Amino acid sequence: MLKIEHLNKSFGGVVATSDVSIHFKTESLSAVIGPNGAGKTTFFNLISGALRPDSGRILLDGEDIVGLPSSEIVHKGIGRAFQVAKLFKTLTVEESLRGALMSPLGKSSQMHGRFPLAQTRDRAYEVMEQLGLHTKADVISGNLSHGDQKLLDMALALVLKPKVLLLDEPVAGMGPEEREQMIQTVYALWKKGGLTVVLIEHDMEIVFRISQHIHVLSYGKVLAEGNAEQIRNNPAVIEAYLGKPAEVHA
Ligand SMILES: Nc1ncnc2c1ncn2[C@@H]1O[C@H](COP(=O)(O)OP(=O)(O)OP(=O)(O)O)[C@@H](O)[C@H]1O
Repeated sequence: MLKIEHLNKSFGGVVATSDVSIHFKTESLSAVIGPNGAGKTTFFNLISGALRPDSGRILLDGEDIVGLPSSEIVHKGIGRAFQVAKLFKTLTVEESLRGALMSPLGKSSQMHGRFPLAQTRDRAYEVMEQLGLHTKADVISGNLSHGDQKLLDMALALVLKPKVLLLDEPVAGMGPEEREQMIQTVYALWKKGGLTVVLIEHDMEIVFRISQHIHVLSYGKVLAEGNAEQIRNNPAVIEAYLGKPAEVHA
């Protein structure tokens, strides 16, 4: 499905991604973890086409997507939600979603009103219902709570029916209740099938609870890979990131 091969990216003298090879299997739920500055966000920027790698391949269903503009990568089926939600703050939730649908569909020539196509409305409502945003369809995005803004950011990626969903710190800045709700939402989305989910997350309780596969980055390299049990007990990961076992559960 999504196969990363020998990916490299440097910023001047800073090596942010160093020979990273990771295979995300179809319909898997994986986490990418690691200390601050380990290269996690750069990794997502490379996959989504926001940055171009210095070398390496990014294969989506066998096709190398390196060098494609990010809009085309979205078309190919890679959706992304951001650490800080990127929203059209003056549009309502429904308008935002229909706007996102209009641009890749290239239907602007058929526009009579703002977002007139019935199909965009149906799809927008489908996703709003999936994420529990349907009661807020008419709320201006900038007025949503922090948690709902993060949900809308995810909805903007989902509305285009991606094959792969990249989530950069989905619970960042949330209180305990919002966090739990978000994680249940992500898990339910994935459980429904049809979606390969990759998340960057610092909250280890969440990572260990929901991820099938965990990839640990450190100084731009893959330090370790495995399931929760393997990662929790990996001496190199404990040393570089988790701290002593007792601290993991603190
Ligand atoms: N556009 C850029 N220009 C220069 N250096 C950059 C750029 N983006 C990232 N870096 C550097 O690359 C390294 C990896 O950064 P990155 O943001 O990918 O790490 P991260 O694991 O996502 O960190 P965090 O957990 O703090 O979000 C860091 O040393 C960072 O300073």
